[in-house]
Amino acid sequence: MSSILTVEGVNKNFSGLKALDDVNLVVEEGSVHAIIGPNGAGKSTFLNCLVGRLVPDTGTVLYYGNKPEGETLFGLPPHAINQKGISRVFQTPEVFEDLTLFENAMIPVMAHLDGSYRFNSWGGVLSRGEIADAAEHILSDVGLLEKRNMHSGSLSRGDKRRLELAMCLAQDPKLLLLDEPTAGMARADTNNTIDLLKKIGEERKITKVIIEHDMHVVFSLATKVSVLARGHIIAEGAPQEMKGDARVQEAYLGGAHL
Ligand SMILES: Nc1ncnc2c1ncn2[C@@H]1O[C@H](COP(=O)(O)OP(=O)(O)OP(=O)(O)O)[C@@H](O)[C@H]1O
Repeated sequence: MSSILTVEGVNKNFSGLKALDDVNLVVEEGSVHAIIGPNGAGKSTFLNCLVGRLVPDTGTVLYYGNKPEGETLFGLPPHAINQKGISRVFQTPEVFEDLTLFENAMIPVMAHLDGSYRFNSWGGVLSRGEIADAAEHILSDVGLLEKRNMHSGSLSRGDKRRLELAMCLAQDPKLLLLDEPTAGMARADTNNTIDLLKKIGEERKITKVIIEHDMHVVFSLATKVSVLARGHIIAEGAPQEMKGDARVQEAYLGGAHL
């Protein structure tokens, strides 16, 4: 398998605190790569470095989604990274609460047409009808079509996350970064989200990086697991290997069994 993302020697300090300490990671194309670790391990800092929200002190990230020789992501603003085919689903869903689900879904469809987030890009490759069809299609994919005319502010947290996922999928990403996709969900919603992510994985070839605390989600979805502790990757491998790894149990749960 080839790499879609190669991270080398990434460091990030906050006033002397080493949030990321020489992080090296290879994300293989087509994989579901989980990054786990205890609170404060540096998972969000790492994700923020990948999407341009934070600038690392040192290190490189090469993205191979568009060019066989790879291209660096560091120094690019978040929207430029997004336009390269990298989408992120946030821990707290980021949707336009005053707009309907349908309007929310149309925004990324239009943005995908001309690479911008302007509302007035009707004159792109698709007609208005085709944009509406694409928005409905993506809502249907995540099981939200029936709620298309509701305001997204009135949705449950689980449905907001589905909507945000739909908005990411509408951009046809090559790499999807999921920041705790089931945080705060009841078990039934968590299982629905697992099923949805599996379904999406079967239908579309999207590489996924998942940051997740819930081991049920990790072991249901991941093909590879990297364990971050105190800003450093301390172990990585297949989920079953990581489950029994003493270093992981010690770092992640203070010795408890995963
Ligand atoms: N903007 C910041 N300024 C100062 N310190 C920060 C900042 N962001 C994160 N940190 C610190 O960096 C370390 C790593 O934090 P980070 O949020 O990346 O961990 P995490 O693994 O995502 O934790 P959690 O699982 O609790 O979300 C922590 O000690 C945190 O307090």
